[in-house]
Amino acid sequence: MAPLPISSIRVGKIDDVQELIKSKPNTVPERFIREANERGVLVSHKTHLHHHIPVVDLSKLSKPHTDDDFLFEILKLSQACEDWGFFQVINHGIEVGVVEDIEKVAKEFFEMPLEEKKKYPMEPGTVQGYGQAFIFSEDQKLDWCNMFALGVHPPSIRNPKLWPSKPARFSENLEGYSKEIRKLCKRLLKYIAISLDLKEERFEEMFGEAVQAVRMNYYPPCSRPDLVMGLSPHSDGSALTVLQQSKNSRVGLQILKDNTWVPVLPLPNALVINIGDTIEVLTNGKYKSVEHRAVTNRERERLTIVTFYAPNYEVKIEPMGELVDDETNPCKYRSYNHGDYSYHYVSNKLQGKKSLDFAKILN
Ligand SMILES: COC(=O)C(/C=C/C1=C(C)CCCC1(C)C)=C/O[C@H]1C=C(C)C(=O)O1
Ligand SMILES: O=C(O)CCC(=O)C(=O)O
Ligand SMILES: [Fe+2]
Repeated sequence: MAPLPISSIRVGKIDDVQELIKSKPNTVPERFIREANERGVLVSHKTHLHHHIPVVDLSKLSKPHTDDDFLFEILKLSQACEDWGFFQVINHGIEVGVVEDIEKVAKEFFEMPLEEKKKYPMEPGTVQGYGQAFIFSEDQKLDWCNMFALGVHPPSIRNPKLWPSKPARFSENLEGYSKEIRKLCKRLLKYIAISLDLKEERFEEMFGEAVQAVRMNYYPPCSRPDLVMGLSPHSDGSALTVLQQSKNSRVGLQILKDNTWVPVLPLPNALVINIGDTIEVLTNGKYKSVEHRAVTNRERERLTIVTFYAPNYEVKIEPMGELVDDETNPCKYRSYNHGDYSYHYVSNKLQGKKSLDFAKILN
């Protein structure tokens, strides 16, 4: 993935939201205030009791493939992928300590003084480091969020200068966490392949040395959550995304289902998984990436740790032959190189599912 020509990008002044609320807790600067039709209201999950994203129990998927529990859970997984594009996994086997340790250092990172965090700046037009990503002009609205993002794997996508020396155990904890999340993604891709009647190793064989990146999103409380957006609506460009919501987190993530923003209720010890654009293309639209956004609240900060898992940049992406039928299910996406899609994705602002127009065959 070639770097963007950053010198020509003018982003104007980007206020750091944590600093803003320290100095003026009741003020929301104009650049954060959304047009009326773009505002994110906090919908109580109580009004959505009938409408929760599915929960998949991974301990059932460890059973023999002939076991009823296994077959039932695979069916649940395939329905989750087809109808929702989002699900939570429980009993995923990642030790609580690993999850707690990454949360601890992420929290400590965001709590450091701004001068310390500024040692790892996200330069305009780039997606790694501390700051706000996907800002390309001076008049673009800003999200009520501070981000810290790092490429993790393969080593060639890392920028070692952006890996912080403080908090002391940051890098160690991130390495440990990323190894576990990588194993989880490989496992999930196997189950997803099975759910599609494909050979278990189909995705992994195709992906090569998969790309893995992490983004930590910190949403401070906001005095007017009704006017701002925590994170703009988007779909993820990855194959799979794994999202960890901090302990005791309020609802903040919302997904667009049947034209309604549905909140994702944080479950203890669960991880939220979503289908990214790449799986949508590979499955010829059977499993779709789903638009989602984050909203803020007045009382409490929210921290999420998000892993993007995707094929190697060299890999050619196109709908898999097994899922295309010229007569009944014609090919809906063109072929392209994943590196080119990554470049396209990171050079445009987050705007719903617009990024995928890159691949769609328009009739
Ligand atoms: C909202 O999405 C992202 O922030 C994002 C960025 C990922 C990346 C990094 C933080 C550093 C290394 C490069 C990479 C683009 C992977 C989403 O990642 C998705 C988007 C694409 C495309 C992808 O492969 O993962
Ligand atoms: O923080 C959240 O709830 C959503 C994060 C997200 O969608 C992302 O980082 O891509
Ligand atoms: Fe996302």
